[in-house]
Amino acid sequence: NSVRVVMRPRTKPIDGELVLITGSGGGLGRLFAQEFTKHGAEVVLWDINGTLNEQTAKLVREMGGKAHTYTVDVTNREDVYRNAELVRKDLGRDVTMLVNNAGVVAGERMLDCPDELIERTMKVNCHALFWTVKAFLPQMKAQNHGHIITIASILGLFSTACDYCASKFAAVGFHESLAHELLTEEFEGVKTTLVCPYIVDTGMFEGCKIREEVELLLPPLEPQYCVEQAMNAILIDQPLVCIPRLTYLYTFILTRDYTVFLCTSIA
Ligand SMILES: NC(=O)C1=CN([C@@H]2O[C@H](COP(=O)(O)OP(=O)(O)OC[C@H]3O[C@@H](n4cnc5c(N)ncnc54)[C@H](OP(=O)(O)O)[C@@H]3O)[C@@H](O)[C@H]2O)C=CC1
Ligand SMILES: CC1=C(/C=C/C(C)=C/C=C/C(C)=C/C=O)C(C)(C)CCC1
Repeated sequence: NSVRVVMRPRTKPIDGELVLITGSGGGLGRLFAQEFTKHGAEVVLWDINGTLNEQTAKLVREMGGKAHTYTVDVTNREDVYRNAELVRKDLGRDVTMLVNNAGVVAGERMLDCPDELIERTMKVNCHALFWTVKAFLPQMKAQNHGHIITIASILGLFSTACDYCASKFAAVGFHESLAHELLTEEFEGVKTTLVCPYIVDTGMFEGCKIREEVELLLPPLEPQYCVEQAMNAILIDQPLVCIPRLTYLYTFILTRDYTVFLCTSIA
């Protein structure tokens, strides 16, 4: 790893890869679709909102890329398995890269948060990871070739917002167990990247109030910057990326109490 810091590893070519992105109807998912297209990959777009997903596909096609859209609720495992089969049938080939990006937040304090919203957050941000990985990992293992990318959050490493943090801690735990399993089973051709961004200006956290001093120190990230940083990590098979780099420091030195002091939670 120290060698990695001094000499940047060579990026892998991904033209010819079939990349499935969840939550591709907007925000980071849409930008990931465009970024993978720039690198020559073909994209499969899964979103619960068909109209917004078609708009993403249009943008990809305007760039000269190939996009295939499916309206999928990733929390519904039957829907996931059915559509995974459909993708394989329609395209006649296997998905080789999976970007688990779909995510939601309830944004209420613990006792004010309706039970249904808590369940939804856990289902989208955590349970869905099991369904999509169960749908696509077998093909990757069979070829000993693939890449699973989990878009978690810096809030999967330290906590501030109840439903969201719990779900992202779970996503981090899921991802790390998966990475360990692949290592111990010696599927060295199936790579994993855990992406942990700080707050990004996509609208997802519009109601979020961050303390002024924190915002001065670290303003919300530009979505394009976030996706480019994540892509850089994916292309060198980096196992974990915190965005921006400064947050590595805080992630490892902060105690939970100090974090709670600095952040006011999502309002
Ligand atoms: N924005 C931020 O500050 C940060 C975001 N992240 C993570 O990045 C990822 C992307 O976030 P961002 O782009 O900001 O969020 P957006 O809300 O902009 O995009 C999320 C997309 O996921 C879709 N989606 C939601 N539920 C489902 C579902 N059940 N099945 C399929 N698709 C679904 C949404 O559709 P619809 O709009 O119809 O609900 C939307 O198109 C999330 O996992 C988020 O937690 C991490 C760190 C910071
Ligand atoms: C506490 C704290 C920070 C603030 C973190 C916040 C407010 C993160 C919010 C992240 C979100 C909303 C992520 C969504 O997925 C810094 C500036 C990192 C460093 C100083 C300590």
